[in-house]
Amino acid sequence: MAAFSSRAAKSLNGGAACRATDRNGNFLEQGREFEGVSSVAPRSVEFLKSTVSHGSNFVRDNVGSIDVIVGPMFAGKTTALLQRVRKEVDAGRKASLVKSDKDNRYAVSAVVSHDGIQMPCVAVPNLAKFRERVGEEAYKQIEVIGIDEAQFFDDLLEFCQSAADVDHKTIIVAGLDGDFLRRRFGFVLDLIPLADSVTKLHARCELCNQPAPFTFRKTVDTETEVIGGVDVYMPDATWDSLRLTIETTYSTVS
Ligand SMILES: Nc1ncnc2c1ncn2[C@@H]1O[C@H](COP(=O)(O)OP(=O)(O)O)[C@@H](O)[C@H]1O
Ligand SMILES: Cc1cn([C@H]2C[C@H](O)[C@@H](COP(=O)(O)O)O2)c(=O)[nH]c1=O
Repeated sequence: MAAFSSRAAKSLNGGAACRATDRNGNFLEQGREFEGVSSVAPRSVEFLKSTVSHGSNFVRDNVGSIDVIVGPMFAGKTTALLQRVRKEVDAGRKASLVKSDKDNRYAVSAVVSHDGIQMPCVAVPNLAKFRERVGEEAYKQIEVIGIDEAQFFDDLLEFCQSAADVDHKTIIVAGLDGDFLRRRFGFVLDLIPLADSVTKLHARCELCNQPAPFTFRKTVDTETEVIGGVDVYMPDATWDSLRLTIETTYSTVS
């Protein structure tokens, strides 16, 4: 069914509700399908023309956005997040960083990459607390919010949706898509249908030097959340080494 997201609709119509049109600009009946690629509505074309190419992203005026950066540990998610936030600040936008207070390996009030690059942040148990902590007035002024360790936030979805769609902020999210058993981790994957862009980064496998999309846990801990760095984890290129660990760890399971 032809449909526009509320954000796209706002961008087309200056905030008013928007209906899809056919190739002649006539409003479509609800439930009528687009016939194919060639039947792109003129107003959709206008919308596409009104977007501004910005690297690999499209940046729209006066609407919020959600960009998601995922990958295993050591893939450069935090580095990419910090670079993106720095770019926004350099462009004159007011930005703020937030991370989960569960992970304070390198610093309590800074987002720090494995290479030591860092920027100050607010560390909170959930994202509602971020808003509370910075205060409503300051929150209103913030245009860009960078979220690190997103897998640890239970209210990730509600916060991002509201901040982007209602408050029109630019949200950049970095987090693990999967845990050490390649299971979905927290609510990061649930953001994908809401996201303007999704980037999966790879680390470098320490065993075979190939691009590594997964994270290998070197200890026998079985709970999902175990805070750690190179002492506990390493990037993993193949499911084979993970399978080996599982067989060793869960050897009681036949
Ligand atoms: N096996 C590895 N593969 C890739 N990068 C690694 C590895 N081990 C350490 N690093 C370092 O980690 C950096 C990425 O750190 P960071 O941005 O904090 O990653 P992430 O947030 O994805 O865990 C790389 O630039 C690299 O210097
Ligand atoms: C795979 C995996 C990771 N964690 C923890 C370990 C670290 O504290 C963070 C990830 O940090 P990074 O910035 O991505 O390097 O998450 C976990 O708790 N459970 C896991 O399965």
